[in-house]
Formats: sequence, C-alpha cells, structure tokens
Amino acid sequence: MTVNNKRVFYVKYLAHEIYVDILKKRPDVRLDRLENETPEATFAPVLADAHAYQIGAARDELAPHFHAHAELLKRAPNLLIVSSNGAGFDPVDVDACTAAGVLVVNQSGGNANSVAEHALGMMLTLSKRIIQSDRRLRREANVNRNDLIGNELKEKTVGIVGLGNVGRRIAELCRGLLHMKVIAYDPYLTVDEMAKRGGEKVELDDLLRRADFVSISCPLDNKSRGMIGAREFALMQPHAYFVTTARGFIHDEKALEEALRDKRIAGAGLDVWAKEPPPPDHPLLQFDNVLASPHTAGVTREARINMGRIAAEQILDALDGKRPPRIINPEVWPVYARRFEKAFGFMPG
Ligand SMILES: O=C(O)CC[C@@H](O)C(=O)O
Repeated sequence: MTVNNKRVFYVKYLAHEIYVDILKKRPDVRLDRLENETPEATFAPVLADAHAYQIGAARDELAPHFHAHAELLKRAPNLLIVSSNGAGFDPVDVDACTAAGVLVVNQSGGNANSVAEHALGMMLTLSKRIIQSDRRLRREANVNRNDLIGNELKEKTVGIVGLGNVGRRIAELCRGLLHMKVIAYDPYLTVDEMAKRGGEKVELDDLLRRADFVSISCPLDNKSRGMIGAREFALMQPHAYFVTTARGFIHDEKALEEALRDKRIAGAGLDVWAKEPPPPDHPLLQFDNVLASPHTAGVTREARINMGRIAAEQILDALDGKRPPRIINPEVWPVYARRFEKAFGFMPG
C-alpha cells in the first residue's frame, strides 16, 4: 500500500475524535488538521494537495474562507470529495462542486434522534410552560399556579414539515410515546411512503390550519427558503406552537415576531436562526413564550460520535473507490469517476 497518498483535511473543532481515530488507522491516508482560525494563506498548500475535505454543517460557525465555494475549488484541483459534518451542508456550494466534478456527501441520519428529541423537548417544555414556571419561581415569592396552566400533548396533532430522517423520528416519538396524531407535509413523498413513515400526507396550508404543534425539519433549499412567513403564521391556530430544528431562513423571523406580538400563535421553540448565534437583544429572545437554543438540537455525545464515524467511513469509501451512501449530487458521478481514475489509477465502482 502506498503510504500517505490519499490526502484528507478537516477543520479541527468540528470533528469528533472518532473521525480522526478511524482515519489515522489508515497508513495510506495523510490527515491534515486546520483550525477555524487558520488564515487563508496558510491553508493554501493543504488545499492544493487535498483529495478530501471535511467541513462543518452550519454556515456561520465556519470561517467564510473555509466554505466550499467556486473560489476555493479552483485552488483545490485534486479535490474529489467534500463532506459536511451534518445533515445540512450550508457552507457547500453544491452546484460549484458538481461543476468541478467534486462529490458532496452529508451525514444524514447520524444526528436524527438527537434532533428529534430536541424538537420533542421543546414541544413539551412550551406546552407545559416549564421555562416560564422556572423563571417565575426564581423571581416571584408567591407564584400563582393558575397563571401557568399548560396543555397535555396526548391526542394533540403535530404537523411535521419534512419527513426525512429527523421528521420520521419526530413522528415515531410523537405517535408512539405521546399518542399524538401525526400529519405531515413533504412534497417529495407519496401518500404511501408518508404512511410508512407514520404520517398522514397533507398540504402545507392544511397542516398549518390543523396542527397544535408545527415542527419544521426539512432542508433549507430554494423551495423551502422563506416558506413560513406572515401568511403561514396567520393560518396557524392561536393555541398552536411553532418549533423548528431545521435552518434559519425557512421561517421569516420578522413575521414570527409579529405573529407572537399579535398573539396569533401561542409560542415558538427555535433552535435555528438567520444569524447564528443570535445576539441576546434579538427581538425573538424578548418573548417569554419563546424557547431558544443555539443550534444545539444535534449537539449530543451520541450524535457527535455517529456523525464522526459515518463521516470517516464515507471519506474512506470515496478514497477506496466505493460509492459512499449519502451523496448529495449523484449526477456528478461519471465525471468524478474519471477524475478518481486519473488520481488513483482505477475506476471507482
Ligand atoms: O454541527 C452540527 O451539530 C450539525 C448541524 C445540524 O443542523 C445538521 O445539519 O445536521
């Protein structure tokens, strides 16, 4: 085996050590670690050499010069694969990668349970008014319990937007654990596929009108960007909660602020933001009925280990000439295969 002929680089703080451990076991792989603070000039030689690049999934967390855009790709002529640490791949310009013959993979499914549990936690916390109870108890001597009447989730309707890995797990938990009714909007799934994933297929407007909890778990793309705005919040019931663990920009923050101010909905659970992390004086953080987290739905030990392992396996698949299972741009394969052959002397299968 040729030593060190496959070159991988990753941005340090984003990768779990299991990722490093797996790749380090391979004598044919040279692994370069960069820090998020590494200046552009320093990583130019690494870039010029690299076959594989492990990148973060959240846009604002990664220094802009690390984003996999056309400029970066021009300076990385040997690059075969860009791999996002998450299910999302915000810092990756997929079209530019496809044009350059570079495979893009994500780690979809690796953090699905963690994200779904977070969505469920938000629904429970909001509905049972746990945060409000906690806050009031800390500042008031005689809290009136009747001000804090909550609702059970049992037999309520959850409307899930996007029934992929995360949405499906939310559906399972809501139905199985809490005996909720599940309706879902996902234009990519048929009625039967939806039923297999435990949801009744409905259109988005219908979902917004019927749901007691609206939970967003679809990817951010051109179709979902701005999908939930003033019109959509107006369709929701006044007692309904809006929860999102997907991406900022799918919902319009200004419209949500207005819906909350006008009491058109009961509250919101927000893990994702247009700008992350949101500043403490963000208007949405001023509402007592907003439960907020800084994109931590998938930040659990278990998810990090899963994601790191899957990411390392997919990088090795690609560098060993096997087709990784989670390709975002499968149409690139023929061009990729020719580039791979040129680099390693055989066609990937
Ligand atoms: O960095 C992470 O925790 C992953 C982000 C998560 O939203 C995902 O895209 O899977």
